[in-house]
Amino acid sequence: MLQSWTSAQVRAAEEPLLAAGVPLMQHAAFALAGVVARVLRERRGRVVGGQVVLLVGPGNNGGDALHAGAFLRRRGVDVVALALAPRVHDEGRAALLAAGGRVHEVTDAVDGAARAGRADVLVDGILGIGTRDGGLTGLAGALVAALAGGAVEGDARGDGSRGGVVGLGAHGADRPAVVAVDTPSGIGVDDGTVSGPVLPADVTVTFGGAKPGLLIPPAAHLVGRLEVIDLDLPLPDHHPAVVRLADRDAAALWPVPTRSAHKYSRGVVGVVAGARRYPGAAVLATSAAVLAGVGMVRYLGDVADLVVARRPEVVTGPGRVQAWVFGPGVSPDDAAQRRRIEHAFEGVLQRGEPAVVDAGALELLPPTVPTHVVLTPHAGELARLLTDRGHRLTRADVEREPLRWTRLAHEMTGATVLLKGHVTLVVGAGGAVYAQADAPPWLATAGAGDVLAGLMGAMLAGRADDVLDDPTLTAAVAAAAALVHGRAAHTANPDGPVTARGVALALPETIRTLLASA
Ligand SMILES: NC(=O)C1=CN([C@@H]2O[C@H](COP(=O)(O)OP(=O)(O)OC[C@H]3O[C@@H](n4cnc5c(N)ncnc54)[C@H](O)[C@@H]3O)[C@@H](O)[C@H]2O)[C@@H](O)CC1
Ligand SMILES: Nc1ncnc2c1ncn2[C@@H]1O[C@H](COP(=O)(O)OP(=O)(O)O)[C@@H](O)[C@H]1O
Ligand SMILES: [K+]
Repeated sequence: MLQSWTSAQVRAAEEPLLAAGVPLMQHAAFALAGVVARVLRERRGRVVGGQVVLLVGPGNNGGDALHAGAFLRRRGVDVVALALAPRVHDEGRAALLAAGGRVHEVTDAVDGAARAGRADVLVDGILGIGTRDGGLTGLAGALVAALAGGAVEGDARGDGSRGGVVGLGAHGADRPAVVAVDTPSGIGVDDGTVSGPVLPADVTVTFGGAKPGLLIPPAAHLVGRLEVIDLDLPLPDHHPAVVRLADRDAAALWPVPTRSAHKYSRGVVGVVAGARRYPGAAVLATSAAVLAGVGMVRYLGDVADLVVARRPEVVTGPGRVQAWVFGPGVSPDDAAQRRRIEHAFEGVLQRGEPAVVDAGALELLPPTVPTHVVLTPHAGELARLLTDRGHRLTRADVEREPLRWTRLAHEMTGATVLLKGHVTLVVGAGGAVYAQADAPPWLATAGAGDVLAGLMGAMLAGRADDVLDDPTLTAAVAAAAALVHGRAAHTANPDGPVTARGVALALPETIRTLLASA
């Protein structure tokens, strides 16, 4: 499990250590230097003689970079610090100079970018947890925009071609590797927003614990490989801001049958999905539920013949269930499916059956529901859901601030909300947040969401009693389902195209491997 903490939580945790004189910056800088040395060795075969340029901002983030530069200088690395503020960390600057490094005061962004572009490794120490709203501006903003070129995200316009500077957006061995100090500078450290130019990192070395912005898009896309340096900070372990589950966490959440299990004790999942116009969604959602290993799958809808032909294990018609899947391939104007879903929602509200609400069923959601109801919108569907509730939003608005809007949807509906995408966000009871990044982009294919819904329904049916006993469990189960879904895409075809059906067929093997690894 990867946990992350907000800037305020990290500051509060470091305070007593700093007061006791623990040299946190020295520890952080030493570890940072070690990572930079490793990157140098990967790129050029050796550390000695490597060219490192430090981008140095006004605070302690720049101090980390300067001290790391001093360590590297002593290992025979050529280190130049580009000071991007009128005043940079005094001690760090003195340490670098004493070790034989150089400090260059930058006054022109294009010239600064040209110097930076010649490095083997560029160390981004402009801003860390001291970042205020608004991202990088002024000289640092212009320099980063020039360097980042085509890879700039957010509102800023980078021009990587100016003054002969090669934008880092271009791939190639000549381009410096970028190591970000604590966070890529300019990201929203606590919410993952990107409102100005940011240098995309190859490696981010973060201190004490991860920060939410490193896990949440769009900033999460700019982090590269994440290395967490443990500083023994007394962080509140039970209250991380954002969590990313690992395989062993998902395995621990999986409903593994006991020796005395029977099909009803393992759970029955009811699936209301598909229509004559969209029969495939019913097949995919029921297949995923069957292949994820539930006690029984019960299908309700107009394409039962087709579902049973493809999945003879499925039972059709009404009956008791432990959890529901509503909505894949359902249009809200389909009167029969609408009636079935509205009727089933009564069970959800009266008997407390957990439910996955996807696609067309999102429009049939009662005003408020318990947290054991999981909504699974993509960004466009979340925009529509919130627009219907008085917040005019587009898909692009949601993509710019996914955490904010997922949180709002949870607060307004009471449901656990899972926002699908390259990073899948889940917000559940007590505001708990999960950010899973387990899927290859190949998974962005029609029907993949139907498979996720079926798979999650199976998990919820298997853990229905636990979910009702512990309201915080639903979000964890939803995050684990996203993890399994992403892993199944890798199992189906590592590094290549997948089909939704292929992902469903890969579930048994994926789950077996996951459980064996725990
Ligand atoms: N958290 C920890 O345990 C440790 C933190 N350390 C480092 O200290 C950093 C935090 O240092 P600071 O608190 O000095 O903060 P930063 O170095 O992140 O930045 C603060 C400075 O940047 C300015 N600034 C903030 N937002 C700006 C913006 N949008 N545009 C222009 N200027 C802006 C502020 O006025 C202030 O001068 C961490 O990110 C980390 O790198 C390490 O040295 C040691 C351990
Ligand atoms: N860029 C991406 N990288 C990885 N996974 C993605 C990406 N985009 C979408 N996905 C995943 O693919 C699935 C698509 O679901 P959805 O949009 O509901 O499609 P459909 O309705 O056709 O089934 C979701 O699980 C989502 O998280
Ligand atoms: K930084």
